[in-house]
Amino acid sequence: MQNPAARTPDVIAAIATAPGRGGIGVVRVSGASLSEFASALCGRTPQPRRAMFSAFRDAAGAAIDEGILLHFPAPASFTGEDVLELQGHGGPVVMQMLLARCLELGARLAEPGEFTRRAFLNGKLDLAQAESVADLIEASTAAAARSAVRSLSGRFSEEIHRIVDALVDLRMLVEATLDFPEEEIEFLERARAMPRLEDIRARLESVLDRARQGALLRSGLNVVLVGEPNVGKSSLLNQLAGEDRAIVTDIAGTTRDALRETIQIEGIPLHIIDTAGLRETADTVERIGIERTWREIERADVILRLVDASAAVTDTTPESIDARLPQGVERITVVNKIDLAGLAAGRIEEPVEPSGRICLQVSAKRGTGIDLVRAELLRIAGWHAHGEDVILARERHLHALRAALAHVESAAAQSAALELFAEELRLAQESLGEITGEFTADDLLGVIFSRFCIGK
Ligand SMILES: Nc1nc2c(c(=O)[nH]1)N(C=O)[C@@H](CNc1ccc(C(=O)N[C@@H](CCC(=O)O)C(=O)O)cc1)CN2
Ligand SMILES: Nc1nc2c(ncn2[C@@H]2O[C@H](COP(=O)(O)OP(=O)(O)OP(=O)(O)O)[C@@H](O)[C@H]2O)c(=O)[nH]1
Ligand SMILES: [Mg+2]
Repeated sequence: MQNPAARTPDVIAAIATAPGRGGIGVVRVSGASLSEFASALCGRTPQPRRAMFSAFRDAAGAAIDEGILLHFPAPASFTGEDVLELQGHGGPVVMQMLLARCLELGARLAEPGEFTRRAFLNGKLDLAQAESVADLIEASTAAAARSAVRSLSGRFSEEIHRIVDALVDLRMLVEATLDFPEEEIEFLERARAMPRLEDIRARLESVLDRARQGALLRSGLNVVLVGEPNVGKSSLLNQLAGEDRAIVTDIAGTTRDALRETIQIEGIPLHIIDTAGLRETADTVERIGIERTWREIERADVILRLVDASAAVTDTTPESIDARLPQGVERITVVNKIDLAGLAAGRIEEPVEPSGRICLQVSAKRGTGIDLVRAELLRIAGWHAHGEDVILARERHLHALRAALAHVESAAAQSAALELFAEELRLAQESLGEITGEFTADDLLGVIFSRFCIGK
């Protein structure tokens, strides 16, 4: 895919390293021939792809910094264009001065993701790989990072391409058969069209399953701790986090504002949210806290509903809270303070309606039964580790995979009407093409790349 603008690209520049102070900072420049740009900056022309130690000079010839200049002539660069890297000292002021000098030499400030966008438009990366660049930078666990780097190296894209190839083969076969209607059925039977379709379906299903696991790795789950004041929500957060993050006292109404702490279990990020205990109150601050609790509940993937095993009566009757909790959100009842009630840690399936709900008996203070909570969260997450096979998918990829699968399934149901059969195969192929960027609208590209950081 060749963008007309990519043939005579304007020169873009940005600070590529993170804001703040660091040992080294990098300003990256990309565009059409940059040799003159380099000699205006350094007073001499660097050899291609050779580190050159040099002063970086302002218009008057005074040194702004001294550092390493790298020139990657097109097309052998990250973007596929001429690229210059100014590797200087990593202070915010000196980086700004180097960037300003580049703008003075004719570059303009790069938009977020514009380097990677150019790499995509110049065919250096496909869309799934470009997205994995951002996912790698944003990965919040090592497992997510490993998965992103596998996509970056093209593993996900290759798998999609192989399925597309199989679809194309089958389409060619069916379309050839369309010209000989009287032989249709026998022809398809001899070509084993249906088993081949089934093979494609099974492969899509496997990719979708591993992509769902990856989506989990990428964004994690929101787990909200809910209950009356003093039942031990903050104590449980501290146990799960492994450190004293939330204030714990025996005063009901200690937690006022929702507190969010990300932990990981087997590489899955879990955003644990401790909230203000729910009760009727005249205290203005506490009431606002309770409103926030309800807002967090709306965003929950999992609700951990805490109750106090030792409490005979509570300020709010449990029913009034439970009745307001959203249906259709996973919920675990956590019976806390078993040490006071003389109960043992354990996992029980609640006999009461709604049936099958899980009840965990723990002591957040003593740390007993916390492993049960972790195991239950992992079970709810639906995590069945595929290890190296997990695909760090985005919602966009899941959507395309589901669409492709749906088309393949309707093709299977259309085997008597060959034209419809062929059409469904074509639509499946088109859906898969959206993943790698073969069929992607410009406005979607805008959305994808604008979420990158500047300099990427
Ligand atoms: N200094 C520096 N480090 C960096 C980057 C960078 O741009 N600069 N990267 C930026 O994201 C990542 C590495 N990605 C890169 C991808 C391709 C090429 C490149 O020059 N490709 C050429 C030549 C390939 C080759 O020699 O084998 C090409 O594809 O033609 C460079 C960096 C991470 N580290
Ligand atoms: N014996 C015992 N005490 C506990 C247990 N869990 C919490 N507590 C105590 O119960 C009191 C309240 O605990 P918190 O964790 O602050 O309760 P909370 O639900 O966050 O309370 P609010 O923030 O007021 O809504 C503290 O004194 C804790 O030490 C437990 O398992 N056993
Ligand atoms: Mg609390």
